[in-house]
Amino acid sequence: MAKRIDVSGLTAYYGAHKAIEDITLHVEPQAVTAFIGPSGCGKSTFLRTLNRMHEVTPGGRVEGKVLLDNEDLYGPGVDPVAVRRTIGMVFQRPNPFPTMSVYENVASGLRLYGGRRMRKSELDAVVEKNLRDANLWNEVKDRLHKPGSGLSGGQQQRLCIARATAVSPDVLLMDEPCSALDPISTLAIEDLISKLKASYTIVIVTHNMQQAARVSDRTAFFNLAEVGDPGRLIEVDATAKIFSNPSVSATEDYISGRFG
Ligand SMILES: Nc1ncnc2c1ncn2[C@@H]1O[C@H](COP(=O)(O)OP(=O)(O)OP(=O)(O)O)[C@@H](O)[C@H]1O
Repeated sequence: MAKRIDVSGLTAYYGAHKAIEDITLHVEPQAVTAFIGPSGCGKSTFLRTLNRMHEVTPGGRVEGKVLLDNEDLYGPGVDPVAVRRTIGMVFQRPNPFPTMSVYENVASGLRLYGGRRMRKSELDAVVEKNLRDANLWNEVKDRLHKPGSGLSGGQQQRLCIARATAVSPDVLLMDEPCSALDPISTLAIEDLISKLKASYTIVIVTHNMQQAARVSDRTAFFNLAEVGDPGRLIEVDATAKIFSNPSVSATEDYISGRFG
């Protein structure tokens, strides 16, 4: 079930280095929110604070609050592994488990986390549903038991999306999911994102302005004053507004290609 994310006063560090500062942002459910901004402004860092992946990096530390439908993800007693199951992630480079088949890749999270063992017929149905939802079923139905790493890059990325959705997350975080793909595969992923937003809350980091304009409902622009300074949220609004009439001149300069 898609859930709302409310971030308030979030600051994140790598050791002594403050990477992002004082970010307050609401992410709507059943919508796509794009994070844009120049390199190093902290888009990926911020994304990883939303599912507690940031703290996996040595020295990674967070101050502030992240609420998922009012549940404090950094509250005492919250299990970060459970958070990462609820808030799934898709990375820049497709990363199917290389030794696993297409089928096993999709089923892997269910086997790893499943409280009870699923029957084979149940597992088959979940794998098929998620491959269909990822617009991949027709391409792989005859090679389910071949290695996932044998698929094309675009197919591998859709496989990773099927793997992420198989565990029924509330949110999907995508960190430049198309940057390693050709234009046709990119469009396939964008179509998929538009379809998946009916069921999930989606956040996508992208360097591609056209992509942000095509796929997102809301856009958040991040920036940093100088190299090495922490990144900050400059503004967030409906994507149509950000791209036609942003409130802050730095946003306009960035989207019109004057810097970054
Ligand atoms: N593992 C790390 N250890 C130390 N510092 C890091 C690490 N990862 C990122 N940083 C620093 O944190 C800041 C934000 O980086 P981040 O990768 O989040 O920015 P970004 O906006 O996603 O950049 P890009 O668009 O180039 O991917 C930068 O100053 C970066 O050097």
